[in-house]
This record gives sequence, structure tokens and C-alpha cells, in this order.
Amino acid sequence: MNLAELREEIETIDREIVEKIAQRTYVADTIAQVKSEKGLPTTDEQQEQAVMDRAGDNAEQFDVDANLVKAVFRLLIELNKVEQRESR
Ligand SMILES: O=C(O)C(=O)C[C@]1(C(=O)O)C=C[C@@H](O)C=C1
Repeated sequence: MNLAELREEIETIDREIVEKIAQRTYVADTIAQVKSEKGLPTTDEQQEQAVMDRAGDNAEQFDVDANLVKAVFRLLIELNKVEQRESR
């Protein structure tokens, strides 16, 4: 594969990553509605820890830096929490 082809592959992957982020955000919005109906708080620290632990395990499985992957997931969780607070 030449440079242009490799960058095209990255472009496709980048689009898929954003699509997955959008899907995750959509599901989290639905979770927020359920929590709101049940009178539960937006933040669930135990669940956040489970998400972070899983991110670390998955990173190790795919041989990428666990701390960097966890940093990405911390941002994704914060994104959802901001949205969840704004929609209340
Ligand atoms: O699982 C939930 O309760 C969510 O709202 C989703 C999510 C996440 O982004 O993974 C976001 C905020 C919560 O504090 C915990 C987890």
C-alpha cells in the first residue's frame, strides 16, 4: 500500500470512530432518560470505574497504551455527563 492508500484507510477508520462515539452518546442519552425517570443521579461512579477498567483491559488485549485509551474514555464519560446535566 502506498502513502495515499494508507491515509485513505485512516480516513475510513476515523469516520468509524466518530460514528461509534455518536452511537455511544445516543445510548448514554437513553440511559440518562431512564435514570431521570427513576430519580437516579446522572453520575454513577461505580459504573464509570467499570467502564475505565474495561477500557484498560481492552487496550491491553489489543496491545495499545492503556493509559492513553483510558484518557479517551474519561473524555467520553465527561462528554455524556455534561450532556446529561444539560438535558435535565
Ligand atoms: O451508565 C451510565 O449510567 C451512564 O450514564 C453512562 C456513563 C458512560 O459514559 O459510560 C456516563 C455517566 C455515568 O456516570 C456512568 C457511565
